[in-house]
Amino acid sequence: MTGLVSLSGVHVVHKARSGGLFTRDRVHALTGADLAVARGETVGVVGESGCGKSTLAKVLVGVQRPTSGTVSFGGRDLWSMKPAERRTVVGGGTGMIFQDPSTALNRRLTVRRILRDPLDVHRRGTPAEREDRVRELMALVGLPRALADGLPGQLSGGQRQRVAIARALALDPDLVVADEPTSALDVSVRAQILNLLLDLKERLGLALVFVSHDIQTVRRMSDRVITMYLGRIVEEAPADEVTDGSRHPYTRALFSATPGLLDPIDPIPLVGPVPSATRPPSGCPFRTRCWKADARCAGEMPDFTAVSGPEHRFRCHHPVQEGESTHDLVGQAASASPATAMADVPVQHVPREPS
Ligand SMILES: Nc1ncnc2c1ncn2[C@@H]1O[C@H](COP(=O)(O)OP(=O)(O)OP(=O)(O)O)[C@@H](O)[C@H]1O
Repeated sequence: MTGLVSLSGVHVVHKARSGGLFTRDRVHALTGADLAVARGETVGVVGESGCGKSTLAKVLVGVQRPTSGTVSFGGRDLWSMKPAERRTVVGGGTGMIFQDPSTALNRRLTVRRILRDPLDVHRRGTPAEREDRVRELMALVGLPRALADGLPGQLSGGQRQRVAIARALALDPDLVVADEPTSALDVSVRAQILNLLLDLKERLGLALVFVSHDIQTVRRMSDRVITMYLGRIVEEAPADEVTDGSRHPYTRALFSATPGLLDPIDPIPLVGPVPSATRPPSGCPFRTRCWKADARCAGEMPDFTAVSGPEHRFRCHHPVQEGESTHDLVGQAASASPATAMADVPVQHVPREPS
């Protein structure tokens, strides 16, 4: 597999929405992200709401400019390119599928116009070739030709998402990012859309980045799973290791809390809410909810430790030990709450960004 897109030390900081016009509060949506996505692989991204999954997705497809750090496409720095070149690289090389096709598609345009639009903008082929491509795209995603003149409002939710997938594929991208592609759909059509994505990925040799709250689906769909917490990537693991072999306590806690495991277990209890992304804790961001945390965790963000080559790595001072079962961790977490573990540690926050 060859490298396609890579992030190095990427930060995305926003002005906080909640603080009013003149606020100096900043949201750390993505902090120090390093990630490489290879041609043909599926990378799943999991984490609780607000942990930066969508921000990571948007950075990967070049629609979100990082506050700092480097995004490379085929080894070239995307944000040092001239805007016209960047538009060509991003428009032609990547596609994005959003959560809700009802809002992602222009309701006034027919399916044909929606699919022709990227071909027209990027001047792909002659008008006749563009019409052929529209037909080809509809066939690729399993949409009957008769729907070409339909409006999004006349289609079912599953058909609308097929249109959105076809649009993402219009320019024959190498990378497709799907951000919660099934969460707005009826349960009955979710599996069809997931299977379609996997099938297209195989047939077209796409790299697929798949973001979802449904972490068992992410595990089944992906070659590699990225766990995010409060804007940081805290673990990357091969999908077949992530359930029982993940080493970050947070990854284990996430997977223990989802139904669908072969061997059902009690969830690892996590105390308290996710801290605010405007004032993330110092050191390891997970430490305020982690039953293993101590003063070191408050003082120092752990570097990545490799488990089995570059495919599995985590950032934790007190990782889950190899062979330790999630059952063991449930007991540990229940008997050592973070309040006990962190009793001597003053809560510090990372400094605010200058405005
Ligand atoms: N444009 C913006 N302005 C201010 N804050 C933002 C902006 N975009 C995202 N955020 C904040 O950045 C953080 C990360 O958001 P992001 O949407 O990436 O998280 P997420 O993991 O995708 O969440 P969800 O699962 O709920 O979609 C959140 O605290 C969010 O409120």
